[in-house]
Amino acid sequence: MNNEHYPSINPLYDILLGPIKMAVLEAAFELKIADILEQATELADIARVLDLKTDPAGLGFFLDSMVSMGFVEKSGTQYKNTDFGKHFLCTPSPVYMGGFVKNITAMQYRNLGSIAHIVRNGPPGVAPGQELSSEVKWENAVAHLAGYQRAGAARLAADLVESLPEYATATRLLDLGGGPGIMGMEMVRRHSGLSGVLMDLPGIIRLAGKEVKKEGLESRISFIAGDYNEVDLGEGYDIIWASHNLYYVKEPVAFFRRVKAAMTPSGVFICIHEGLTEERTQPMSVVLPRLSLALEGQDVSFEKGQIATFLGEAGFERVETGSFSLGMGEGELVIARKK
Ligand SMILES: C[S@@+](CC[C@H](N)C(=O)[O-])C[C@H]1O[C@@H](n2cnc3c(N)ncnc32)[C@H](O)[C@@H]1O
Repeated sequence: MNNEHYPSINPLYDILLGPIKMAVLEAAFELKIADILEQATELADIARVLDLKTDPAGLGFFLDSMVSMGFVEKSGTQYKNTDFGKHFLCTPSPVYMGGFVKNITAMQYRNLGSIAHIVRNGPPGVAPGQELSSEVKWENAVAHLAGYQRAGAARLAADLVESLPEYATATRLLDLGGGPGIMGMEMVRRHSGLSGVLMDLPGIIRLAGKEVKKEGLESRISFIAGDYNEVDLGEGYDIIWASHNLYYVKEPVAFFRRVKAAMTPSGVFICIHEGLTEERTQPMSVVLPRLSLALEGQDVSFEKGQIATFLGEAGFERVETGSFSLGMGEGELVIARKK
């Protein structure tokens, strides 16, 4: 053995774990294991519900893997859902994540088997309806986005907005490009004097109406349907919220001038996007999930400071930035005031 000191091999072990975790999660969704564990907890009974064609040895190994990932608890031959499993893996749960994971993986994994080929030969092209700017793409994602927002992002977003000094006296809020609108609705629900406007593409607004009904907030939420590059954004907003959605703005400075004009003089614009650093190589939690899209020519990520610069150029006098995550990768928080 030579005396060379090598760097730690630990990153390799982490990398090797990724696909195994994903395969266990996908099998859990496919077998609806969490649903079964709500009716049966003994290994033999779980095997019976699954109508296995073999002995339950493989089922045991699989359940043990779910235990190792924190989805299931084990005691002897008994298995039961953890809190995580019960909420996110059971199909009747309002925050069931099966559809969301499928939707996200379809986007984030689709070119991973052909990275070398794409690097050599160029982008493969984007299938119709898969363009990030397409209405159909977002229509298909609304239900899954609702799950993601309900599962925690809406609470985090509302906590943040609630901490603004303007919140207590605000009467009108715009959830700009809000998708199903659960975030804006949570902000409105917490403040009896606040009414909300949900703005998004027409197809998304059609579907979001159902979410507003589900939340029982029809009387306090109104809608603007259209492309934010063209549609009248309305006026008199004390708070405008925008998260992970300003990628399709065509002329940013002109757009933020329109946003500014839609606000009251003491209004506040607050947004969260990724904010890449170090020559677009960090944070890894943003760069890697977006690789597949970037390889097919859909590299839409903002760099840190980019949105703040546009806001300054659009005439916002006070622009502050910080870090904030809504749960899916690190984010840059930007808060802009007219004066
Ligand atoms: C990634 S989702 C973000 C939704 C929500 N703000 C969130 O953080 O969960 C992007 C949203 O931007 C909307 N969007 C895309 N292009 C748009 C446009 N030109 N005008 C208005 N909304 C648009 C999509 O319909 C979708 O709801």
